[in-house]
Amino acid sequence: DLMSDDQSSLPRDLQEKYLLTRRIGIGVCGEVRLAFERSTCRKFAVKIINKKNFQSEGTATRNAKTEIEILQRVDHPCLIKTEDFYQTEESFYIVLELMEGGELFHRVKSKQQLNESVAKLYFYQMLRAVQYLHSNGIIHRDLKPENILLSSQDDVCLIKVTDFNQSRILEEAVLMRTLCGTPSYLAPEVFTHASTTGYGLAVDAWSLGVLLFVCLGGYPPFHESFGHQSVTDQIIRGEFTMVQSKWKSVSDQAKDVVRKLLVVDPMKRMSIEEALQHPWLQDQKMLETAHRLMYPSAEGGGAAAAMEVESTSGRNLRKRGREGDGEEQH
Ligand SMILES: c1ccc2c(c1)[nH]c1[nH]cn[n+]12
Repeated sequence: DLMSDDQSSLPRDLQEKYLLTRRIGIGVCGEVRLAFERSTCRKFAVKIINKKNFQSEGTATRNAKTEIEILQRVDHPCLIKTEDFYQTEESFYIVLELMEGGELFHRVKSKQQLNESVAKLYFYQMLRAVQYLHSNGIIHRDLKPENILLSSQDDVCLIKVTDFNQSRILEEAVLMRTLCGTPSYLAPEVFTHASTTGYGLAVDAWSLGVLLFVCLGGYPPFHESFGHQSVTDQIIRGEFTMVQSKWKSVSDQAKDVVRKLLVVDPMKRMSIEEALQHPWLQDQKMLETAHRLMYPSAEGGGAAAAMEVESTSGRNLRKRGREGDGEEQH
């Protein structure tokens, strides 16, 4: 269980390959420990997901399985890579690359608020990570400071998004099949936004707005300590306050990005693509730094090579049956 330190409950093959040491992170679904690969002494993070922590056996296994299959499929510089995977009766063990800078949550907390250029560098990388997930038909759905990890203690560092267990692979195939059948029994919302992928993707844009607000302001936009309304009511009404003491030093363009993401109507909310085109992010110095961090192997030529990589990796849109890839539509 979580508190015991005995290594005996670990899978033998995990034990043989890695030495697990101190706990470096704790989450709702388990803990993260620092591990050393015995053969190379390379450091890793081992995430231990306790199966019985979940209310019903079903969701536990399904969630963790979804997380693991997603972790193994995605490949982007700003997404956590999975090195290895083991399981026992009671737990899953996911070996992940170690992020020495820990969680964004603790960085913002210790600095009160991030300076704008650092917040912009991190936010740009989060946008690219989420753009990549969306182009692969994945909605994260649980973006929060605890799920954004930093590669080093320096302000200028790579960030990576983690915790996919809330992700839902867009069941487009299911929707397609539904629409092929007789429509007469289908409810109206099946045809409106509520069930199409467009609506779903917008939830991540909202969360990125909350993340940016926290990085720039040093406090959350919606919180039970603000006024008489419940957090849910504040969110449903999209009511937040940028207190002067914290926001006077933040540029109008940065505030504009936050305001356009924290829009209640998902159809009116700024999309990830639009956010990437926002004036606040057309900052050559930040873009060069970000691309140097994301694509260190790109030779000195830098810009051209990085742009080249960006155009391919960022938009590896999934083959969609709709455009007819010769598939029989029956
Ligand atoms: C602190 C908490 C969690 C962490 C971490 C440092 N490094 C890393 N890599 C994957 N998860 N994770």
